[in-house]
Amino acid sequence: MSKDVVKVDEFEALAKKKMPKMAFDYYASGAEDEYTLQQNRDAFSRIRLRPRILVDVSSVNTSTTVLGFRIAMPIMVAPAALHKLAHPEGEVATARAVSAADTIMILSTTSSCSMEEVAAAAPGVRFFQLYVYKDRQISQHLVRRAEDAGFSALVLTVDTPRLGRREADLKNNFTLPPHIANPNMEAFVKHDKKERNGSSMLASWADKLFDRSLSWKDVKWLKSITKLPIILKGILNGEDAILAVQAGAAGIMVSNHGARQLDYVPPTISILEEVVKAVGGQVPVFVDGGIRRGTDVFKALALGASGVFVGRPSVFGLAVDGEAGVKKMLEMLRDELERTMTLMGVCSVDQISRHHVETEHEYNNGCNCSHHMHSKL
Ligand SMILES: Cc1cc2nc3c(=O)[nH]c(=O)nc-3n(C[C@H](O)[C@H](O)[C@H](O)COP(=O)(O)O)c2cc1C
Ligand SMILES: CCCCC(=O)C(=O)O
Repeated sequence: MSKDVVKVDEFEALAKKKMPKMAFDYYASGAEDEYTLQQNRDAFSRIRLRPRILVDVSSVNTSTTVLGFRIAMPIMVAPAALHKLAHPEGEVATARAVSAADTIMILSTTSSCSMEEVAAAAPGVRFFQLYVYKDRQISQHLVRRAEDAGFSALVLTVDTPRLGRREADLKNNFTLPPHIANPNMEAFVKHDKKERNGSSMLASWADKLFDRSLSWKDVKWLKSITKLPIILKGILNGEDAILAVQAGAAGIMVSNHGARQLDYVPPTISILEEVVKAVGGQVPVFVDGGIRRGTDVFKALALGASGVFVGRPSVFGLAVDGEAGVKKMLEMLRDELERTMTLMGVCSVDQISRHHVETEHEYNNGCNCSHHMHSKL
């Protein structure tokens, strides 16, 4: 149970005790050497906070607006495949918890509950994450269903022409347990064990279905078949961020897919500012990867993010205590953000600024940039 949990990170160890090894490893692991997985966390610990004092913080408000939707906090739930590996109620339980926390959930294409079930689970704003298949009719149909089910935006994942090499899944010979469905994938692949070539079941399904030819022109194609705003998820530098804006993206998610795709890419928080500067306020920039603390959320906002997403904490919370676990995880992050804001001397999310953080470069070398007054003495 999650009653005694005091910080988000604790859910992982508890989930490990509860979950079958194959499922836990699939959730927890990253690509290859897991360098980026470690860095996603470490990079946050290298950023320091610069609190301001004697500000009246008797009233602190964590609410914000994302794509025009008012939500209770700038903390949202990233798309993750197969929530039923964590809990029998799967994405339906997650959706209820996210709804209760008054924030936004992105449902994965590779969910274990159907999007209609999730839409019916609870009120609330939800986005649909899209993997584009070679067979565009399938993708077009998924988009139509998402629209009909009331999803408010599409999140196009652009870092996955094929799955990264997750060696834990190879060792475990990852296979979907027979009682868990993956409705948007398994209907379109043949169950032929011989074709797996030693890869995990999901990697082999991705090989069969995902369209590796996906390119900028396809963002235009997607825009031509839907009126929903499109967020591009998986951008890792300023150049691609500029192209994304030019292609008509309504938002950008700086993401390395929780370090599950290409190892040795930078931790997301270290490149957020580059992307924010390139975009120049034309569209909101979001970030995910390694966010486990209210201070992490604060740092991301100070570096220009309009909001953050959490991946593993949601599925680990779900594994530990179902809907209540996800709710507790989100409450803890919100409470930590509120306390951080209070101790930092800011009363609302829009008051969080670049002045409130310093990067390793800044505190090691002194900083003569305009947003900090200190120099090295
Ligand atoms: C188990 C798992 C499954 C995931 N499935 C998807 C997916 O289906 N689509 C997608 O775009 N991202 C997927 N992601 C990546 C997340 O959306 C997100 O980018 C990442 O988990 C953020 O890092 P964090 O786990 O450190 O918070 C998945 C991540 C995990 C851990
Ligand atoms: C083919 C399923 C992909 C799910 C995913 O994106 C992940 O495991 O990171």
